[in-house]
Amino acid sequence: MSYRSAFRADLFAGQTHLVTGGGSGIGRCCAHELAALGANVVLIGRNVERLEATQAEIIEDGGKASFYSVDIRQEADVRETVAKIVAEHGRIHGLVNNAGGQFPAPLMRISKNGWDAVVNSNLTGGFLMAREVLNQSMHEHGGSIVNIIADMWRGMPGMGHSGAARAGMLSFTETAAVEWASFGVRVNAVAPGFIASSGMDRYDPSFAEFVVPQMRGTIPSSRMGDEDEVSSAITFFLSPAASYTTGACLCVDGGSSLNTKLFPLSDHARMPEQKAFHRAVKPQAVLRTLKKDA
Ligand SMILES: CCCCCCCCC/C=C/C(=O)SCCNC(=O)CCNC(=O)[C@H](O)C(C)(C)COP(=O)(O)OP(=O)(O)OC[C@H]1O[C@@H](n2cnc3c(N)ncnc32)[C@H](O)[C@@H]1OP(=O)(O)O
Ligand SMILES: NC(=O)C1=CN([C@@H]2O[C@H](COP(=O)(O)OP(=O)(O)OC[C@H]3O[C@@H](n4cnc5c(N)ncnc54)[C@H](OP(=O)(O)O)[C@@H]3O)[C@@H](O)[C@H]2O)C=CC1
Repeated sequence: MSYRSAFRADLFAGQTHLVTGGGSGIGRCCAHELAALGANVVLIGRNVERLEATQAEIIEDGGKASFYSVDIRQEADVRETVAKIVAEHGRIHGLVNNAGGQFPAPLMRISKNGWDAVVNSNLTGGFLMAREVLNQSMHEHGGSIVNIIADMWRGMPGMGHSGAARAGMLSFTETAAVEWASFGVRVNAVAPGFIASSGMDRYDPSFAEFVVPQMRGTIPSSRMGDEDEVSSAITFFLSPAASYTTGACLCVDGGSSLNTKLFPLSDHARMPEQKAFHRAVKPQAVLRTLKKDA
């Protein structure tokens, strides 16, 4: 098994975990980590080639994986897919609600369709997945649900549709945590900051050129995060290490959500020795052991 997780190897042996958006980026990385920890991983996404490729990588590494091509915004398809998974694999132990995304645009330029596309992807789709997994499996046996949101704590200028949806997802996380606790189901959220995932390739290079230099100055850790750093937070919530934690949100953002915009951190404000410290602080890069997306 080539994924070097910080968690013990048999943590999820005999368990079935669903990862939406498992064909790329953070979801793909998380699928590798869960499979390396013994889980039977079910990947969900729209693009069959990406799902197939991730499944093949996991199987090649000695893990167990299958996939379903489904748009999480389509209620009937979600219901039917979860039914098939339960019929094929039995109990569902974990759901990682990771699928989502958005396009950069100021609020005044977002069409109703554009707003709906993003809100349905990042809020409604996650709700549908969680509701079906709860109703068709977890209400009988318990389980753990992890919702991936974003750094939207003081709005999400330039991506307001996504910020609204992610804030909604946090509220959904809190409500579901309370309503479903009596079923033994825990519901938590992970809020990534700027993660150097393959998802970033979806943005126009001219946008990246404009955003990245500004962004770097606002992250106290002085670097973007890596996919494996989000994956390990998800794994923590899925694991028994979080057995008394529900309705919580863990920020994986290098401190960016705490940074004040009044005195933004910038390179010229740092001492040389601080720069050296920040370069050295990243631990082992687990993902470098994986094949990169084409
Ligand atoms: C590197 C550093 C960066 C740094 C940037 C900082 C990053 C902040 C942190 C977050 C990082 C990430 O999430 S990284 C992950 C990124 N990954 C993704 O975004 C992948 C998933 N994205 C998507 O699938 C799409 O973007 C999404 C819109 C959500 C769903 O697409 P759909 O196929 O459903 O949408 P469509 O049918 O094509 O279009 C529906 C409507 O949306 C509008 N629309 C779609 N794309 C549009 C666009 N680019 N600009 C305007 N409008 C758009 C269309 O015009 C339609 O409206 P009408 O024309 O009116 O009909
Ligand atoms: N990278 C970052 O800095 C940050 C990322 N996030 C969020 O983390 C999550 C993972 O992002 P990341 O890995 O970076 O980016 P990716 O674009 O690689 O991942 C998004 C995944 O979601 C899937 N997806 C999107 N819409 C749907 C849908 N309607 N139905 C089913 N699957 C869908 C995509 O697959 P397919 O196209 O095949 O359907 C894709 O695999 C996303 O929700 C993202 O917005 C949040 C904050 C920061």
